[in-house]
Formats: sequence, C-alpha cells, structure tokens
Amino acid sequence: MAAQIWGSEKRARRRREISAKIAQMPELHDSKPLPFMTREEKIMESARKLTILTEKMGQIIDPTDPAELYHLNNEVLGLEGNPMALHGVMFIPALSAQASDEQQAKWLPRALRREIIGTYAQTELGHGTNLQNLETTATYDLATQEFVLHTPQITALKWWPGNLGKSSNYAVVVAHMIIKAKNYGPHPFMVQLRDEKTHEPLPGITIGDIGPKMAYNIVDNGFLGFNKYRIPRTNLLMRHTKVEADGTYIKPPHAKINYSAMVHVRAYMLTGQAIMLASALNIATRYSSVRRQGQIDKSQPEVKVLEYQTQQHRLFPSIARAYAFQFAGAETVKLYEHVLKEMKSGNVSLMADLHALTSGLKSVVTYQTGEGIEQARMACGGHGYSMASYISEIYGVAIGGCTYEGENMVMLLQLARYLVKSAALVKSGQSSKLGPLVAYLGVKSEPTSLIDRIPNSGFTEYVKTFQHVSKRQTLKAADMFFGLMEKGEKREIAWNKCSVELNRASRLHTRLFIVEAFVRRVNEIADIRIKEALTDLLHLHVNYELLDIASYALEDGFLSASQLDYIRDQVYLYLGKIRPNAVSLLDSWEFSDIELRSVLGRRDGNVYENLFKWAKSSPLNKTDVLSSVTQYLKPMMEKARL
Ligand SMILES: CCCCCCCCCCCCCCCCCC(=O)SCCNC(=O)CCNC(=O)[C@H](O)C(C)(C)COP(=O)(O)OP(=O)(O)OC[C@H]1O[C@@H](n2cnc3c(N)ncnc32)[C@H](O)[C@@H]1OP(=O)(O)O
Ligand SMILES: Cc1cc2nc3c(=O)[nH]c(=O)nc-3n(C[C@H](O)[C@H](O)[C@H](O)COP(=O)(O)OP(=O)(O)OC[C@H]3O[C@@H](n4cnc5c(N)ncnc54)[C@H](O)[C@@H]3O)c2cc1C
Repeated sequence: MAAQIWGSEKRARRRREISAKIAQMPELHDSKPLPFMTREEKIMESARKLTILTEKMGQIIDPTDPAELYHLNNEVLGLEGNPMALHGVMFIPALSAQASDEQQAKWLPRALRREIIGTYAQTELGHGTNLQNLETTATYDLATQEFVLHTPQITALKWWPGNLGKSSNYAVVVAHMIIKAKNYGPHPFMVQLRDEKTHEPLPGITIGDIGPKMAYNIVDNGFLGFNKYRIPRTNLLMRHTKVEADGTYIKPPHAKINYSAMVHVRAYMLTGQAIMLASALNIATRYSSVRRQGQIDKSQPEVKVLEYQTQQHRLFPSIARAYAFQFAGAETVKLYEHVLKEMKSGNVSLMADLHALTSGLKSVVTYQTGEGIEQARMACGGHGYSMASYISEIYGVAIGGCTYEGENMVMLLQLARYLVKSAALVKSGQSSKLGPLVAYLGVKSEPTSLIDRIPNSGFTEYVKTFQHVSKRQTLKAADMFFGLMEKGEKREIAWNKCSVELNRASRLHTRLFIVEAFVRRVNEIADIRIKEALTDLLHLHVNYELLDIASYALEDGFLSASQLDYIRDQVYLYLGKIRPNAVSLLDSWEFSDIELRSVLGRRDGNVYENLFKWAKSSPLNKTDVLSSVTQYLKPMMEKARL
C-alpha cells in the first residue's frame, strides 16, 4: 500500500531508509517537544537542524529528488516551517521558470548551494488577491539602465512573504513595471535585500517579521518596503518578458506566464495537504483504537472508541479523501511538469487548463483537509485539544492553504470562468471544442441515475451521477449569468450576482475530478489485496461524497429518495468493512514517530504513560510554586484572609 501512496515500491523503500537513517542521528531530532518552546527557540532549533542537514543531506537523501527532500523536511524540520521554507517552495521554482538561461547560470547554482537564501515577495499590506492593484513600482531609469523599486505608501509594503522578515537575503519581488510612464503590470525582479556578509538590510530597504500567526510560526513571514531602491535592468526575470536597454518592452507569449510560481505551489501543495490530513487521521485512528470508553453491549467490557459508528463516520470518509487527494495530487504534479516543460519551449496552450484545474483543486482540497483534521481533533476528545496530540498545529498549518496561493473563493471563481466559457461552447453547439477535463459537459446524460440498479458497474454509474450534477450546476450558473447580461446587467455586476452559484459549479466539477482520479488509480492496481482494500475505500468515498452533494441530484429527480437510502446504506456497509483495516490504511503512509510529533499518535500506543511524562516536562512544572503565585496570587489570598 505504501507503494501506491508514494508512487512506487522504490519510493516507499527510500522513505523507509531515510526515516531509519534519521532515527540514528539524534542531532537531527527535536531537542525537546516543539510545543514547549518559545517562537525564538523554535526558530533557533530549526536553523540548527537546517545547517546540519545542509552538511549531511547527501548522506541521507538524493538532494536532486524533490520527493526525498520533502520527506527529509517533514521528518527533521516538520510542519511548522523552517528558515528556508520559501527558498525551495517558491524562490527556486520562480527562478527556474522565469529567469533566462543566463540569469539562471548566475543565480541558481548559488541558490542551490545555499550561498544565498531567497523568498517570493508578492503580497502587500493592502492587496494580495488583486494582483493588478499591487502598489510597489519598478520604474525604469533609461539613463542608468536600472529599475527603481519604490513603496509609495504603507499599503504598498510587501506583507506575508515567508522567511522574508529575518532569514532571506534575496527575494523575487513582484512590482508594477513602469517604462517611459507606461505601466506594463506586475513583473518579477530578482532583488538583493541584505548585505551578504553582515546580513544587515541594504540602504533603502525596510524589513522585518510580521509577528506570530495562528500556526506555522517557525517561518518569519515578513514585511518589506523600498525607498527608491535601485537594481540593474538585468534583474528583471527575462525568460519570457524582456526590457532592452533603450526601454523597449518585449511581451511574453502568455499574459499570465509570470504567475507560474503560484501555479507550481498550487500543483504541489495537494499532496502536501493529503499528507497533513493522513497525519492527523493516523493520530486520531491509532488513539481511537487505544482509548476505551463506554460499552456498546452493557454485558461486555468498555470498547475502543473506534467501534462506535459515529467515530467511524467521523474518521473513515476523511481517510478516503486523504487517499483521493494523494492520487489526484500525483496526477496534477505530472500534468504541471508536462505543462512547465512545454511552457519553457514556448508552448503555452495548456496553461489555461492547468490554471483552472489547480485553482479548483487547491480550494476543495484545502477546505476538506481542514474539515477532516478538525474532525480528527474532536475524535480524540479532550486529549485532542492538548498540544500533545499535535493536531492543532497540523490544522493551523493546513488551513493556511485555504488562504495562501489564492484565497479559496477567488480561486474557485477562476475555475468558474473556465467553466462558463465551456458552457458557452456547449450552448452554441461547439461541444467538440471542449477540452478533455470538461468534455462531459457536452455529453447528453440519462434522465435518472442507475446507481442502485447496476451495483457492479465499476463506479461508472457513480461517475455519471457526479458528471450529471456538475454539468447541470455549471449550465444553470452559466444561464443565470448570461440571462442577467441579456437583461442589460454589466458583465462584472452579473458575475458577482451569480458568484455563489458559480462557485458551487466549480466545487462540483473539482469533486468529480477527484472521484475520477481515485477510480483511475484503483483501476490500474494489479495486486488483488491492495485493490480490494482501496476498492472498499473508494466505495465509501463515492457514496459519502454523493450523499454530501445529494441535493443537486434530488432537485431534478436524477436521484430518487429510495436511491438516497441505498447510498446511505452503502456508506454504513463500507464503514463496517473498513473498520478492520482502518489503522493499517493510515499506518501504510509510514509516518515515523519523529515526523508525527504526537503523544497520542505514537506507533506503540503507549499513550497514557507518555501523556503524563509529557505533562511533567512542561516548563510550568520546573518549580512547584510559580512566581505569578508568589508575586500576585499569594498576596491576594493573604490579603483576603486578613
Ligand atoms: C514532491 C512532494 C512535494 C510536496 C510539496 C508540498 C509543497 C507545498 C508546501 C506548501 C508551503 C507553502 C508555503 C506558503 C506559500 C505561500 C506563497 C504565496 O501565497 S505567494 C502569493 C500568492 N498569491 C496569489 O495566489 C494571488 C491570487 N491572485 C491571483 O492569482 C490573480 O490575481 C487572479 C488569478 C485571481 C486574477 O488575476 P488577473 O491577472 O487579475 O486575471 P483575471 O482574473 O483578469 O483573468 C484574466 C485571465 O487570466 C487567466 N489566468 C489567471 N491566472 C492564470 C494562470 N496562473 N495561468 C493561466 N491563466 C491564468 C484567467 O483564467 C483569465 O482567463 P480568461 O477567463 O480571461 O480566459
Ligand atoms: C501562511 C501564509 C503564507 C503566505 N506566504 C506568502 C508568500 O510567501 N508570499 C506572498 O507573496 N504572499 C504570501 N501570503 C499571502 C497570501 O498569498 C494572500 O494572503 C492570499 O493570496 C489572499 O490574499 P488577501 O490576503 O489579499 O485576501 P483578500 O483578497 O483580502 O481576502 C479577503 C476576503 O475577500 C474575498 N475576496 C477578495 N477578492 C475577491 C473577489 N475578486 N471575488 C470574491 N471575493 C473576493 C476573499 O474571498 C476573502 O473572503 C501568505 C499568506 C499566508 C496566510
């Protein structure tokens, strides 16, 4: 199963080897539980491990393999981030996709050797979503052949970029490019922020940390201001766009090609989210098979809480989602790598499809991951609320994904643009022009679902039902939009008035893609036992998801009330079937105890003893009487006694 999850037997084996090596290297372990450290201590601890890793990485992993790097990162540095998180996630990808060959030769080897640390600085205090209204300017000075970066007012301060505050000395900065008073829109520039020897900010740069966040606090998300700060013309990233010495602007082959670093993260973050969901579920499911509370049959001893159907219903559908996200994520990464290769050689024809797909997926996957992790926390009762479970940190980090790389509602609306265009093709009889991801919009569906009549259809009837609801909602939302425009409403006003319905269409379309990705993967599996276990999970997935969106299929009678009862029964049936495999389905992800950082989720199940040990190690327990008591509470009580 691990081979299915991680892509191949070799990958699964390599992960095991890497974990085993790390287990033997105490210098790479947390020196004490992270929840007991202050933010400064955590940042220091992370930097300590990061530098050891830089020295020893080659002994542990193949540093050119992103999957091995990611695993090493999760084991040693963990989810809370590290001082170079954005260096790998966005700075290097931005340079790789947007810098010319000459620029790459100059900067990439230095970045890869970690001679310099970089980040991606785009969002500002006043604007993150609406990139067209970013306020930082890069004005071309023809006389000196330099760009002058400037922060005209407080809202133009860069705000949020990870590791910008304290760690990075370079950044890819996105600013409006102005040449001879003409604004060419946001463009990426390579900018040195700090002196390479002293690490002091360079003159003209104001920089710092934005303060603690809900989670992810090892990362120094930062602010950055420019006071007429000059950089050479050749620091504009010039793979696709060029500015010549005389100020001539050569436009890129696609207007949004500069957005590629964002698309990169949107594509890669899906499997990252799947891992976080599976981690939280691994903790909750293991604990649920240790925790005994109450009896189902009063004549019997207390049961493991995992025996309760409500507990299974809370956890198992999310197990199925974690697998579904991992499989859909793997497909998306493959597509992304293909499109990136095409883009580099000038073929931009697939960019719109990739943008639509990743916009929908990042939104649905991050939202459902958040839901699943929160349910996992509640499934652990009181101990889930303790940082000893570590679920709250996983939750905090995961839900950051609902916001970063494009706020979820906004990204769903990006997909909706694509769906509405596709609907227009269907309505004008041009369905043959639909791309493969939306081809179903042009196919006539049956009047009713056959789900309960062809139970061994290999999920075909389920896929058809998802297609039906997605198609119907897309055409309905598009009709609403076109109808408003026909009545004389301006395009943007009409769009806003339909946006809830449009986003519903985007979610349904994306959920269909996820279901199909899961079906595709299960169909490919040769090993009978693995196929059987995943088929059970897929049964739970399609029935649970369909129940969740049933109103769309009931509205037009595509599903009947009795079919709904059938679907519900299937959910209960598969909860029971999955129960014996539940712990194994998560253990198959092979997270080590080092990586999970959870007392509740320990592999050996020795929870209570270790919870007590953990509590005793709380810094508050170093003394029996705290100074807050001697200074305030004790005098108060004494005064009251007088
Ligand atoms: C190996 C294992 C690995 C596992 C790895 C796991 C790694 C993950 C780790 C995660 C840690 C992450 C740390 C955090 C990083 C956060 C970094 C950030 O947030 S950085 C900051 C992130 N910030 C954000 O994400 C900001 C969000 N905002 C935006 O992206 C944009 O403003 C916008 C897209 C909303 C609109 O843009 P705007 O320019 O106003 O455009 P219009 O709306 O006017 O549409 C015009 C046309 O353009 C089209 N089009 C648009 N984009 C694209 C595209 N990319 N392409 C193609 N086309 C695109 C669009 O479809 C439309 O087409 P049509 O319909 O006309 O045909
Ligand atoms: C953990 C974290 C890490 C980050 N790292 C980076 C980084 O490394 N580099 C970087 O540059 N940035 C980074 N960001 C910033 C992030 O990319 C932005 O916060 C994000 O893109 C959302 O933009 P915003 O903050 O402007 O939200 P807003 O756009 O202000 O969103 C507020 C509300 O307005 C709604 N809204 C906005 N526009 C529309 C619209 N057109 N239609 C409908 N609703 C709309 C949204 O849906 C939301 O409900 C990070 C953020 C976080 C939380």
